Amino acid sequence: MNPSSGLHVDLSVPGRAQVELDVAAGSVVAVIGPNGAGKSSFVRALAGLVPAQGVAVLDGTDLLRVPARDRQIGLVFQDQLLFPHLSALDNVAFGPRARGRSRKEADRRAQELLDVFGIGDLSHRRPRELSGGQAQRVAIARALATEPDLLLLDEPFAGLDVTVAMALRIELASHLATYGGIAILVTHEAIDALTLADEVLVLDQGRVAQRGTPREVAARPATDHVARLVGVNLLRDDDTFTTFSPRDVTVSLARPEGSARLQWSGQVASAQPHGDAVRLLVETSPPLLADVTPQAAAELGLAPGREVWLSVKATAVSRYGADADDR
Ligand SMILES: Nc1ncnc2c1ncn2[C@@H]1O[C@H](COP(=O)(O)OP(=O)(O)OP(=O)(O)O)[C@@H](O)[C@H]1O
Repeated sequence: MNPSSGLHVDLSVPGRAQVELDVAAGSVVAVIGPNGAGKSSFVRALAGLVPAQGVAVLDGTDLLRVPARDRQIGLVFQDQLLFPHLSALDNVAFGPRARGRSRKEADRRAQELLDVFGIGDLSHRRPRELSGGQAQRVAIARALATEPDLLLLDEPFAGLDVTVAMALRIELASHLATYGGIAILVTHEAIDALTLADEVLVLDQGRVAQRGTPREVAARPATDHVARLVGVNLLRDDDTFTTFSPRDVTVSLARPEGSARLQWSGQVASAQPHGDAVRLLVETSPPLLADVTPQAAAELGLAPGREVWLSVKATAVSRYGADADDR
Protein backbone atom coordinates (compact mmCIF):
# COMPACT_ATOMS: atom_id res chain seq x y z
CA MET A 1 0.00 0.00 0.00
CA ASN A 2 1.26 3.46 -0.87
CA PRO A 3 1.81 5.09 2.55
CA SER A 4 0.05 8.27 1.47
CA SER A 5 -3.11 6.46 0.34
CA GLY A 6 -5.60 4.64 2.53
CA LEU A 7 -6.49 5.24 6.13
CA HIS A 8 -4.39 4.78 9.24
CA VAL A 9 -6.28 5.09 12.51
CA ASP A 10 -5.02 4.93 16.06
CA LEU A 11 -7.61 6.75 18.08
CA SER A 12 -9.27 6.76 21.43
CA VAL A 13 -12.60 8.12 22.58
CA PRO A 14 -11.85 7.86 26.30
CA GLY A 15 -14.01 5.28 28.04
CA ARG A 16 -15.88 4.41 24.83
CA ALA A 17 -13.60 3.16 22.05
CA GLN A 18 -9.95 2.49 21.36
CA VAL A 19 -9.26 1.50 17.75
CA GLU A 20 -6.14 0.83 15.73
CA LEU A 21 -6.82 0.12 12.08
CA ASP A 22 -5.22 0.33 8.63
CA VAL A 23 -7.47 0.30 5.59
CA ALA A 24 -6.33 0.13 1.97
CA ALA A 25 -7.77 2.63 -0.51
CA GLY A 26 -11.02 1.40 -2.04
CA SER A 27 -11.86 -1.04 0.79
CA VAL A 28 -15.19 -1.50 2.51
CA VAL A 29 -14.91 -2.26 6.24
CA ALA A 30 -17.86 -3.57 8.23
CA VAL A 31 -17.79 -2.77 11.95
CA ILE A 32 -19.71 -5.23 14.09
CA GLY A 33 -20.07 -5.93 17.80
CA PRO A 34 -22.65 -6.01 20.59
CA ASN A 35 -24.58 -2.98 21.86
CA GLY A 36 -22.31 -0.50 23.57
CA ALA A 37 -19.15 -1.96 21.96
CA GLY A 38 -18.04 1.48 20.73
CA LYS A 39 -18.98 1.20 17.03
CA SER A 40 -20.83 4.52 16.81
CA SER A 41 -18.28 6.28 19.01
CA PHE A 42 -15.56 5.17 16.58
CA VAL A 43 -17.23 6.37 13.37
CA ARG A 44 -18.49 9.56 15.01
CA ALA A 45 -14.95 10.32 16.12
CA LEU A 46 -13.82 10.00 12.48
CA ALA A 47 -16.61 12.37 11.47
CA GLY A 48 -15.65 14.88 14.16
CA LEU A 49 -18.96 14.50 15.99
CA VAL A 50 -17.31 13.29 19.21
CA PRO A 51 -13.93 14.39 20.54
CA ALA A 52 -11.12 11.88 20.14
CA GLN A 53 -7.41 11.60 20.86
CA GLY A 54 -4.79 10.10 18.54
CA VAL A 55 -4.62 10.15 14.76
CA ALA A 56 -6.76 9.24 11.76
CA VAL A 57 -4.59 9.81 8.71
CA LEU A 58 -6.51 9.72 5.43
CA ASP A 59 -4.37 10.03 2.30
CA GLY A 60 -1.68 11.85 4.27
CA THR A 61 -3.97 14.23 6.22
CA ASP A 62 -4.83 13.74 9.90
CA LEU A 63 -8.61 14.12 9.99
CA LEU A 64 -8.57 14.74 13.73
CA ARG A 65 -6.71 18.00 13.07
CA VAL A 66 -9.27 19.17 10.46
CA PRO A 67 -12.50 20.91 11.57
CA ALA A 68 -15.47 18.52 11.19
CA ARG A 69 -17.11 20.57 8.43
CA ASP A 70 -13.94 20.56 6.31
CA ARG A 71 -13.40 16.78 6.40
CA GLN A 72 -13.88 15.15 2.98
CA ILE A 73 -16.31 12.63 4.42
CA GLY A 74 -19.76 11.39 3.44
CA LEU A 75 -22.02 10.54 6.39
CA VAL A 76 -25.10 8.39 6.55
CA PHE A 77 -26.17 8.50 10.20
CA GLN A 78 -29.71 8.10 11.49
CA ASP A 79 -29.66 11.51 13.12
CA GLN A 80 -27.95 13.41 10.26
CA LEU A 81 -31.24 14.39 8.71
CA LEU A 82 -32.00 15.75 5.27
CA PHE A 83 -32.63 19.47 4.89
CA PRO A 84 -36.44 19.58 5.29
CA HIS A 85 -36.99 22.65 3.09
CA LEU A 86 -34.99 21.32 0.11
CA SER A 87 -36.16 18.85 -2.54
CA ALA A 88 -34.47 15.44 -2.78
CA LEU A 89 -32.48 16.76 -5.77
CA ASP A 90 -31.35 19.90 -3.93
CA ASN A 91 -30.41 17.85 -0.86
CA VAL A 92 -28.11 15.70 -2.99
CA ALA A 93 -26.79 18.63 -5.08
CA PHE A 94 -26.06 20.71 -1.98
CA GLY A 95 -22.61 19.22 -1.30
CA PRO A 96 -21.24 19.47 -4.85
CA ARG A 97 -22.56 23.06 -5.13
CA ALA A 98 -20.99 24.00 -1.80
CA ARG A 99 -17.71 22.62 -3.12
CA GLY A 100 -17.82 24.88 -6.14
CA ARG A 101 -19.49 22.80 -8.87
CA SER A 102 -21.80 24.74 -11.19
CA ARG A 103 -25.48 24.39 -10.47
CA LYS A 104 -26.05 22.55 -13.73
CA GLU A 105 -23.25 20.09 -13.11
CA ALA A 106 -24.26 19.51 -9.45
CA ASP A 107 -27.90 18.91 -10.45
CA ARG A 108 -26.88 16.49 -13.19
CA ARG A 109 -24.76 14.50 -10.74
CA ALA A 110 -27.54 14.54 -8.12
CA GLN A 111 -30.11 13.30 -10.63
CA GLU A 112 -27.74 10.52 -11.74
CA LEU A 113 -27.33 9.32 -8.14
CA LEU A 114 -31.06 9.45 -7.44
CA ASP A 115 -31.54 7.36 -10.60
CA VAL A 116 -28.94 4.84 -9.39
CA PHE A 117 -30.85 4.45 -6.12
CA GLY A 118 -34.15 4.00 -7.93
CA ILE A 119 -35.82 7.25 -6.86
CA GLY A 120 -35.02 9.47 -9.85
CA ASP A 121 -38.72 10.21 -10.35
CA LEU A 122 -39.05 11.58 -6.79
CA SER A 123 -36.30 14.19 -7.15
CA HIS A 124 -38.69 17.15 -6.74
CA ARG A 125 -40.17 15.87 -3.45
CA ARG A 126 -39.34 17.30 -0.05
CA PRO A 127 -38.17 14.87 2.68
CA ARG A 128 -41.59 14.90 4.41
CA GLU A 129 -43.16 13.61 1.16
CA LEU A 130 -40.85 10.58 1.11
CA SER A 131 -41.12 7.22 2.90
CA GLY A 132 -38.39 6.22 5.38
CA GLY A 133 -36.73 3.98 2.80
CA GLN A 134 -36.84 6.66 0.11
CA ALA A 135 -35.40 9.28 2.49
CA GLN A 136 -32.64 6.84 3.40
CA ARG A 137 -31.78 6.47 -0.31
CA VAL A 138 -31.60 10.25 -0.63
CA ALA A 139 -29.30 10.33 2.41
CA ILE A 140 -26.97 7.77 0.83
CA ALA A 141 -27.02 9.61 -2.51
CA ARG A 142 -26.23 12.84 -0.69
CA ALA A 143 -23.29 11.23 1.11
CA LEU A 144 -21.88 9.95 -2.18
CA ALA A 145 -22.47 13.13 -4.19
CA THR A 146 -19.34 14.91 -3.06
CA GLU A 147 -17.23 11.87 -3.98
CA PRO A 148 -15.81 11.70 -0.48
CA ASP A 149 -12.53 9.94 0.23
CA LEU A 150 -14.22 8.34 3.21
CA LEU A 151 -17.82 7.24 3.51
CA LEU A 152 -19.19 6.50 7.01
CA LEU A 153 -22.46 4.61 7.28
CA ASP A 154 -23.90 3.95 10.75
CA GLU A 155 -26.62 1.31 10.43
CA PRO A 156 -27.96 2.70 7.15
CA PHE A 157 -30.59 -0.03 6.84
CA ALA A 158 -31.87 0.12 10.42
CA GLY A 159 -35.60 0.56 10.76
CA LEU A 160 -36.33 -0.20 7.11
CA ASP A 161 -38.72 -2.80 5.81
CA VAL A 162 -36.87 -6.07 5.03
CA THR A 163 -37.56 -5.84 1.29
CA VAL A 164 -36.52 -2.19 1.08
CA ALA A 165 -33.36 -2.90 3.10
CA MET A 166 -32.48 -5.75 0.76
CA ALA A 167 -32.98 -3.63 -2.37
CA LEU A 168 -30.93 -0.81 -0.87
CA ARG A 169 -28.17 -3.25 0.07
CA ILE A 170 -27.95 -4.46 -3.52
CA GLU A 171 -27.82 -0.90 -4.88
CA LEU A 172 -25.20 0.14 -2.34
CA ALA A 173 -23.11 -2.98 -3.04
CA SER A 174 -23.00 -2.24 -6.76
CA HIS A 175 -22.07 1.38 -6.07
CA LEU A 176 -19.36 0.48 -3.56
CA ALA A 177 -17.83 -1.98 -6.03
CA THR A 178 -16.73 0.91 -8.25
CA TYR A 179 -16.25 3.56 -5.56
CA GLY A 180 -12.59 4.52 -5.17
CA GLY A 181 -12.81 5.78 -1.58
CA ILE A 182 -12.94 3.90 1.72
CA ALA A 183 -16.29 2.97 3.23
CA ILE A 184 -16.82 2.10 6.91
CA LEU A 185 -20.17 0.54 7.64
CA VAL A 186 -21.52 -0.07 11.14
CA THR A 187 -24.05 -2.87 11.09
CA HIS A 188 -25.91 -5.39 13.23
CA GLU A 189 -26.62 -7.60 10.24
CA ALA A 190 -24.34 -10.49 9.33
CA ILE A 191 -25.46 -10.21 5.73
CA ASP A 192 -23.92 -6.72 5.45
CA ALA A 193 -20.63 -7.86 6.89
CA LEU A 194 -20.57 -10.95 4.70
CA THR A 195 -21.73 -9.42 1.41
CA LEU A 196 -20.73 -5.75 1.36
CA ALA A 197 -17.40 -5.76 3.17
CA ASP A 198 -13.84 -6.58 2.15
CA GLU A 199 -12.87 -6.62 5.81
CA VAL A 200 -14.65 -7.02 9.12
CA LEU A 201 -13.66 -5.19 12.30
CA VAL A 202 -15.11 -6.70 15.47
CA LEU A 203 -15.38 -4.38 18.45
CA ASP A 204 -16.12 -5.59 21.95
CA GLN A 205 -16.10 -3.45 25.09
CA GLY A 206 -14.49 -0.57 23.22
CA ARG A 207 -11.59 -2.65 21.86
CA VAL A 208 -10.77 -4.44 18.61
CA ALA A 209 -11.57 -8.11 19.30
CA GLN A 210 -10.92 -9.39 15.76
CA ARG A 211 -10.09 -8.28 12.22
CA GLY A 212 -10.20 -10.28 9.04
CA THR A 213 -11.94 -10.95 5.78
CA PRO A 214 -15.64 -11.84 6.13
CA ARG A 215 -14.73 -15.43 5.33
CA GLU A 216 -12.06 -15.59 8.05
CA VAL A 217 -14.28 -14.01 10.67
CA ALA A 218 -17.20 -16.28 9.81
CA ALA A 219 -14.99 -19.38 9.82
CA ARG A 220 -13.21 -18.50 13.07
CA PRO A 221 -15.28 -16.07 15.09
CA ALA A 222 -13.40 -14.78 18.11
CA THR A 223 -16.39 -13.71 20.21
CA ASP A 224 -19.79 -15.20 21.08
CA HIS A 225 -21.50 -12.22 19.54
CA VAL A 226 -19.86 -12.70 16.13
CA ALA A 227 -20.48 -16.43 16.25
CA ARG A 228 -24.20 -15.87 16.79
CA LEU A 229 -24.25 -13.10 14.21
CA VAL A 230 -22.81 -15.33 11.51
CA GLY A 231 -25.04 -18.19 12.63
CA VAL A 232 -22.64 -20.63 14.26
CA ASN A 233 -22.18 -21.70 17.85
CA LEU A 234 -18.89 -20.99 19.51
CA LEU A 235 -17.46 -22.47 22.70
CA ARG A 236 -14.23 -21.17 24.04
CA ASP A 237 -11.90 -23.02 26.34
CA ASP A 238 -8.82 -20.85 26.94
CA ASP A 239 -7.23 -20.69 23.48
CA THR A 240 -9.25 -23.49 21.92
CA PHE A 241 -12.47 -22.79 20.05
CA THR A 242 -15.19 -25.27 19.21
CA THR A 243 -17.82 -24.42 16.61
CA PHE A 244 -20.90 -26.23 15.34
CA SER A 245 -23.88 -25.38 13.25
CA PRO A 246 -27.30 -24.68 14.79
CA ARG A 247 -28.60 -27.40 12.44
CA ASP A 248 -26.56 -30.01 14.30
CA VAL A 249 -28.10 -29.21 17.68
CA THR A 250 -30.77 -31.57 19.01
CA VAL A 251 -33.41 -29.97 21.22
CA SER A 252 -35.31 -32.02 23.79
CA LEU A 253 -37.40 -31.40 26.90
CA ALA A 254 -35.76 -34.19 28.94
CA ARG A 255 -32.07 -34.66 29.56
CA PRO A 256 -30.64 -36.63 26.59
CA GLU A 257 -29.41 -40.18 27.22
CA GLY A 258 -25.80 -41.11 26.57
CA SER A 259 -22.65 -39.38 27.73
CA ALA A 260 -20.82 -39.12 24.40
CA ARG A 261 -22.62 -35.92 23.51
CA LEU A 262 -21.98 -32.35 24.52
CA GLN A 263 -25.08 -31.12 26.34
CA TRP A 264 -26.47 -28.02 28.01
CA SER A 265 -29.74 -26.88 29.55
CA GLY A 266 -31.32 -23.45 29.48
CA GLN A 267 -34.35 -21.33 28.66
CA VAL A 268 -35.43 -20.44 25.13
CA ALA A 269 -34.80 -16.69 24.76
CA SER A 270 -36.21 -16.27 21.25
CA ALA A 271 -37.68 -18.32 18.41
CA GLN A 272 -37.54 -16.77 14.93
CA PRO A 273 -38.26 -18.08 11.44
CA HIS A 274 -34.97 -18.80 9.67
CA GLY A 275 -35.30 -20.11 6.11
CA ASP A 276 -37.29 -23.34 6.36
CA ALA A 277 -36.47 -23.74 10.05
CA VAL A 278 -37.16 -22.05 13.37
CA ARG A 279 -33.99 -20.66 14.93
CA LEU A 280 -33.88 -20.74 18.72
CA LEU A 281 -31.57 -18.70 20.87
CA VAL A 282 -31.20 -20.58 24.15
CA GLU A 283 -29.79 -19.00 27.32
CA THR A 284 -27.22 -21.64 28.06
CA SER A 285 -23.78 -20.48 29.11
CA PRO A 286 -22.67 -19.27 26.59
CA PRO A 287 -25.96 -18.73 24.70
CA LEU A 288 -26.39 -21.16 21.78
CA LEU A 289 -28.39 -21.31 18.57
CA ALA A 290 -30.44 -24.33 17.53
CA ASP A 291 -32.45 -24.81 14.33
CA VAL A 292 -35.53 -27.00 14.55
CA THR A 293 -38.33 -27.76 12.13
CA PRO A 294 -41.53 -25.72 12.56
CA GLN A 295 -43.25 -29.03 13.40
CA ALA A 296 -40.81 -29.79 16.23
CA ALA A 297 -41.11 -26.22 17.51
CA ALA A 298 -44.88 -26.61 17.70
CA GLU A 299 -44.81 -30.12 19.22
CA LEU A 300 -42.28 -29.23 21.91
CA GLY A 301 -43.83 -25.81 22.61
CA LEU A 302 -40.53 -24.05 21.90
CA ALA A 303 -41.52 -20.50 22.81
CA PRO A 304 -39.50 -18.02 24.88
CA GLY A 305 -39.31 -19.14 28.51
CA ARG A 306 -39.40 -22.88 27.76
CA GLU A 307 -36.69 -24.93 29.58
CA VAL A 308 -34.89 -27.20 27.12
CA TRP A 309 -31.89 -29.47 26.76
CA LEU A 310 -29.49 -29.05 23.84
CA SER A 311 -27.06 -31.67 22.66
CA VAL A 312 -24.63 -32.09 19.81
CA LYS A 313 -22.68 -35.11 18.60
CA ALA A 314 -18.93 -34.90 18.94
CA THR A 315 -18.64 -35.66 15.22
CA ALA A 316 -20.54 -32.48 14.33
CA VAL A 317 -18.10 -30.05 15.96
CA SER A 318 -14.90 -28.53 14.62
CA ARG A 319 -12.10 -27.21 16.75
CA TYR A 320 -9.44 -24.61 16.13
CA GLY A 321 -6.93 -22.63 18.14
CA ALA A 322 -3.69 -23.23 20.03
CA ASP A 323 -4.51 -26.66 21.45
CA ALA A 324 -6.55 -28.02 18.57
CA ASP A 325 -5.14 -29.84 15.57
CA ASP A 326 -6.56 -27.01 13.49
CA ARG A 327 -8.26 -28.83 10.64
N1 LIG B 1 -22.66 10.68 24.47
C1 LIG B 1 -22.08 9.77 25.26
N2 LIG B 1 -21.48 10.12 26.40
C2 LIG B 1 -20.87 9.22 27.20
N3 LIG B 1 -20.83 7.91 26.94
C3 LIG B 1 -21.43 7.49 25.81
C4 LIG B 1 -22.09 8.39 24.92
N4 LIG B 1 -22.58 7.68 23.89
C5 LIG B 1 -22.26 6.39 24.13
N5 LIG B 1 -21.58 6.28 25.29
C6 LIG B 1 -21.03 5.05 25.88
O1 LIG B 1 -19.92 4.63 25.10
C7 LIG B 1 -19.92 3.22 24.94
C8 LIG B 1 -19.92 2.87 23.46
O2 LIG B 1 -21.18 3.30 22.91
P1 LIG B 1 -21.45 3.32 21.34
O3 LIG B 1 -22.74 4.03 21.11
O4 LIG B 1 -20.25 3.80 20.65
O5 LIG B 1 -21.61 1.76 21.08
P2 LIG B 1 -22.22 1.00 19.82
O6 LIG B 1 -21.30 -0.15 19.60
O7 LIG B 1 -22.42 1.93 18.69
O8 LIG B 1 -23.58 0.48 20.41
P3 LIG B 1 -25.02 0.22 19.70
O9 LIG B 1 -24.86 -1.02 18.89
O10 LIG B 1 -25.89 0.01 20.90
O11 LIG B 1 -25.36 1.43 18.89
C9 LIG B 1 -21.12 2.69 25.72
O12 LIG B 1 -20.68 2.26 26.96
C10 LIG B 1 -22.02 3.90 25.83
O13 LIG B 1 -22.79 3.83 26.99
